[in-house]
Amino acid sequence: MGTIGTVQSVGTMGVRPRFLVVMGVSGTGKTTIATGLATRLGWHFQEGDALHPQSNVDKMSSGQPLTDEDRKPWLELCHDWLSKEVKAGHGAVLTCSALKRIYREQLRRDLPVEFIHIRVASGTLVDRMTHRKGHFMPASLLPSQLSTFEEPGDDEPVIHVCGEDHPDVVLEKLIQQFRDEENQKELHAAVG
Ligand SMILES: Nc1ncnc2c1ncn2[C@@H]1O[C@H](COP(=O)(O)OP(=O)(O)O)[C@@H](O)[C@H]1O
Ligand SMILES: O=C(O)[C@H](O)[C@@H](O)[C@H](O)[C@H](O)COP(=O)(O)O
Repeated sequence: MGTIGTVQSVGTMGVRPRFLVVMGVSGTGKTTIATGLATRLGWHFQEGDALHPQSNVDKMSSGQPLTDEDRKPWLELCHDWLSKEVKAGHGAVLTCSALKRIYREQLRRDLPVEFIHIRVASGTLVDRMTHRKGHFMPASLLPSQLSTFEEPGDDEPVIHVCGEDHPDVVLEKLIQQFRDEENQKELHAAVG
């Protein structure tokens, strides 16, 4: 499991270590899916919200959206965490809204990072954010989250999942996809 020298061995549940950012606007289920993946695969987990400077948390708590400038140092801390995990060679999962392409470019700069994008209808998001307890993010910021969001392009390393499904279903599908990719790679290697 993990790394043997610089060679990455097949790890927990037949899945090689990957370095994932679970992304999407507030309320899509990033924390739910990322913790589920980290638990099932034995990978490291970091909650991106915990890396925000207090000034960002205060701003969002008071109902004001963040600007590019506000997000820059936060994204750099997220990148630092990913960089450390890539060096360690252990599978790792970070939650981060990663709303714009430039943010995603900053996150994966020089790193083999992939994104898991959770898609959820806006009506569901309102419901989830209104009912979620003990979180600083107000539902009133949802419109700005949705208008800031840039859908990842086909040229970005992204897997889209349906966040309307039960989390167990999303996790099963993702882990199966990872396994299928491993099998495909092994088949190609065997065929030459
Ligand atoms: N697939 C899902 N189906 C139903 N409820 C969900 C699902 N994923 C998350 N939730 C619920 O929605 C709320 C937001 O989820 P959370 O994981 O905190 O999202 P995010 O980290 O993207 O803000 C939480 O109350 C969570 O329990
Ligand atoms: O870039 C941003 O505007 C924030 O990161 C935002 O997208 C994020 O959603 C909040 O930090 C709330 O946290 P949750 O996404 O966990 O609700």
